[in-house]
Amino acid sequence: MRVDIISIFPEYFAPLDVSLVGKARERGILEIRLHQLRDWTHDVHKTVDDTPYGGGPGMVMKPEIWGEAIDAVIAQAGPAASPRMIVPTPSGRPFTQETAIEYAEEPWLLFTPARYEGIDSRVAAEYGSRLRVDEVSVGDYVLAGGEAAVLVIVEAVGRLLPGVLGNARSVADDSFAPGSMANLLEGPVYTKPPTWRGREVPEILLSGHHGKIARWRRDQALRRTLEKRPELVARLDPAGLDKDDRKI
Ligand SMILES: COc1cc(COC(=O)c2cn[nH]c2)cc(-c2cccnc2)c1
Repeated sequence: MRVDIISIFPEYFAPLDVSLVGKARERGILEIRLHQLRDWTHDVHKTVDDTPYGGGPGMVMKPEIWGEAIDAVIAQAGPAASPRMIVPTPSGRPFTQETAIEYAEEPWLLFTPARYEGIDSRVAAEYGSRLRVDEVSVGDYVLAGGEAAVLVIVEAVGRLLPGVLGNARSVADDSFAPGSMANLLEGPVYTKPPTWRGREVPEILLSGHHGKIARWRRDQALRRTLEKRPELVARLDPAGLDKDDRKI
């Protein structure tokens, strides 16, 4: 997978050199190219923003700069003809595990994180006619820029790429992966020592009864989901079947 990120703060993406994503890059599973948006400005101050038409607070990012930057990146087309363009924004559709799975299938992603009050809306319109342009939200709050959202999305997608997670960990076990634990929150997890500061590990987990352990884990996941995210339980199929129609 190829990932291009255009930003006025490319240094924000240093964390993508470490851990899982960093190793995936070293192994050639993921290729990430960073671009400084200001490289496409033509004034001495390298201006990327201006006051909003219609008045109002803050500044808006200028369309010309983004247009030249995106054109330049798209022109570097490799095996994939064109990228899927992703714009993190509070007004986007929610980014979920389903979105991450969808993006993990893409050969080329182009991220355009905005600063200020956002990017002139003509940019999404201009590229929406040529590329798939997704405006996605990573949460119902306002960030100072989309860079942190890009880090979240790249990590959520990167860990799904084949070969990134070790064999010990399959994404099929994820909270939100399709299957019997689909749409449930993670239950409690434990490891050695069996007693820590007088606190024991639930006996069932030491029993070796895998069927009982699986039922206990699902019960704990249901309890935690009911307590913290009841709306997710409402989405479970009342017939008790998960979405692949396998008996839970
Ligand atoms: C592209 O337009 C943007 C992008 C961002 C940065 O992304 C997020 O905040 C975000 C992404 N998922 N969840 C939050 C911020 C604004 C913005 C809006 C109003 C006032 N101030 C800033 C507009």
